[in-house]
Amino acid sequence: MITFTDVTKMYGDNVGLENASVDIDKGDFVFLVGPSGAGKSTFIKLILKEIDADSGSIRIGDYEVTQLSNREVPQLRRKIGIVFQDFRLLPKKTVYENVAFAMEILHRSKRQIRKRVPQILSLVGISDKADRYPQELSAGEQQRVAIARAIINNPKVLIADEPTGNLDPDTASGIMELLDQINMTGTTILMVTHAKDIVDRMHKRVVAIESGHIVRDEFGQYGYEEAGDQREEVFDDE
Ligand SMILES: Nc1ncnc2c1ncn2[C@@H]1O[C@H](COP(=O)(O)OP(=O)(O)OP(=O)(O)O)[C@@H](O)[C@H]1O
Repeated sequence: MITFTDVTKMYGDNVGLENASVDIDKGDFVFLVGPSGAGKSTFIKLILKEIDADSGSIRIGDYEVTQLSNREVPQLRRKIGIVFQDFRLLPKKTVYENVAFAMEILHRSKRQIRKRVPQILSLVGISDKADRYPQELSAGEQQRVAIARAIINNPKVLIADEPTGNLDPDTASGIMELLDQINMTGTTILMVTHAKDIVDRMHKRVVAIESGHIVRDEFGQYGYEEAGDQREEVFDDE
């Protein structure tokens, strides 16, 4: 579903990603971990073709991303749902409208929208909040709306970029359960995270990047001592 083969992306002299190869199958749930500046965002931006690789091949489903013309990029992005740490909901639209909007921009019929939006709101557990505005919701509820919006058009891949970064541990657990549930319906999930406790608990595949290189790819543990805090390592070196 997502295959990187010898992908290199430089920013001038800075390494973004270097000779990175990884193969994520349909239906996989993968955590992408690594210290700040390791190349995680670069990896995601390459998938979305927000930036171009200098060399190598990137396949997402049937698309060879490196060969796509600008005109074809929207087609690629339609296959990919994205969730961010800061939710990025539209503040002047209700929960229902936020989610419906993702279908409207694909010109889905009013009938399809009226049928599908309530189904998805129910799936993510916020049916009772459909008429609220984002600022009237808790952080966890806002993330559920963002997830509803990301999956409403049945993407093949869901990218979650630190989706629990703004949530307390209990709320984060609820969001992880929801992502797991979505994954079980066949959606491939790639989640960038610094949350050691979550990674260790979920026993999913972990791809670790450091300085632009994939240094580990195995099932199991987060593998860093202090999640999201590299100061420990700096002190250790001194
Ligand atoms: N636009 C840019 N220009 C120059 N260097 C860049 C640019 N974007 C990223 N880099 C560099 O590329 C490397 C990888 O950055 P990237 O943003 O992918 O890291 P990251 O793992 O997502 O970090 P974080 O966890 O802090 O978000 C870093 O050394 C970074 O400084």
